[in-house]
Amino acid sequence: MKLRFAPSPTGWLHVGNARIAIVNALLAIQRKGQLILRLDDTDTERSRPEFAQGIEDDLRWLGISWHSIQRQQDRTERYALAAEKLKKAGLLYPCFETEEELKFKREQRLRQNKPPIYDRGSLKMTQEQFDRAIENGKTPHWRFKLGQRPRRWDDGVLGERQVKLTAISDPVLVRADGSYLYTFCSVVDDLEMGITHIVRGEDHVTNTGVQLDIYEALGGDPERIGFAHLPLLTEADGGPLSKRIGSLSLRQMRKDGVEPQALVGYLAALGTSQDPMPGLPVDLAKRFDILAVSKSSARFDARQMLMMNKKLLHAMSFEDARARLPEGATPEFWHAVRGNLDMLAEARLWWDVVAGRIAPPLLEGEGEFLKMALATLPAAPWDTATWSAWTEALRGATERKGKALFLPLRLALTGEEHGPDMKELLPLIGRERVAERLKLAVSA
Ligand SMILES: Nc1ncnc2c1ncn2[C@@H]1O[C@H](COP(=O)(O)OP(=O)(O)OP(=O)(O)O)[C@@H](O)[C@H]1O
Repeated sequence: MKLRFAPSPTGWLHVGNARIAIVNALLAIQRKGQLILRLDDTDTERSRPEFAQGIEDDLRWLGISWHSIQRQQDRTERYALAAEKLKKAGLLYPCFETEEELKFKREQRLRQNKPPIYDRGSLKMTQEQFDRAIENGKTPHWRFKLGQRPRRWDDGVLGERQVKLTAISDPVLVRADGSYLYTFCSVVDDLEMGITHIVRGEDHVTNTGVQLDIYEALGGDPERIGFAHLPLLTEADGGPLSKRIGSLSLRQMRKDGVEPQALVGYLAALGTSQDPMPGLPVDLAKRFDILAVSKSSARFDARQMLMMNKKLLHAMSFEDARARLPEGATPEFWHAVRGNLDMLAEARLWWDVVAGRIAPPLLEGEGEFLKMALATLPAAPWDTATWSAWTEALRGATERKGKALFLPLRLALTGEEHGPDMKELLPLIGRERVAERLKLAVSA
């Protein structure tokens, strides 16, 4: 099995692209196949080297590796040879219509209640007319002559599919400036690279019909290539995702501190009835089943993904977290805070609570209570039993209980209403800091 993931380096990868990359990677691992990373960078105006680098970095972050990397810009000679082959077979024909002429023709056909597809006017040109156009300084663009038969395939996700080629304009494969269009390069690459399975988004279904025709014209056997088109992923509100407008980018998630295992686990299970399980592709390949992926479109629910992230952090060992924790963080600190984190980066806030500064809260009317708290503060050394000993003593002295007893203390000591268990935090903050914060709260 030989697969490819073929993004255009025109922006930062988003979660929709990631789903496709992950499914390709899962299949490659599962079937001991090869995955090729192919940068579809024929759009020279929009493609940028930093986006190409970003794609590699994001994929690595997701735990995806590839057998080789290819860039379409390096392969123009191959496309030129393939175009010659099609010209010789009479399947790639020159056209001279300008944009305005084509627009006019489309409008005319619409007025006549005909589908607004290209009328193959140029196909009727004689050699003499062609020579004259060239003499007059015109440069042709080249269209592929689509066949009459509908193209059918058994899609790995969508089931039986067909594209009626007679309802589509003959596609331009070579522009007047000699550059090649993505549709064409894609087929030449798939054929020459021996791709056996194409797994991509549903936005390519019509392309598939056209590409199968070109594939065959170039000598490929359409029976030897399989397709699976996954429904497009949308934003939570159903809005479309696009690299060009920077939607839900992996880069941002990486910066925000999302764990790749949470994102991969969430995307690998999306649209299936399986319970998501966190992990990288190599961990999840065994349980993945492409036939279980639903045909209906799926929404990216950040809350569900974050729930996975949270679960993952709660179970993460200190050793695994260590490199990304603030300098000086100890296993006791990690065990105290990990259950309260949505993202690992938030550990920094709790590190400030135990080892740095907090913004002192205003605790109106709590002066007397906090003075008493200071007076009953147990002597060092402190451990996880200190909190209950202290609050027991305070309860006796003030007759407060429940929230009235605990909340002012939590606020004065952490600056937050909620957070990790105080019994764990207290010894980490330490007697000196606790006393200092209580004094500050009393005088505020
Ligand atoms: N919303 C989406 N959901 C699932 N797959 C998608 C989505 N958008 C793109 N893909 C797939 O991602 C792969 C890479 O495609 P491509 O680089 O063209 O992405 P794109 O987001 O459509 O880019 P652009 O916004 O630059 O057109 C293709 O297989 C494509 O089908």
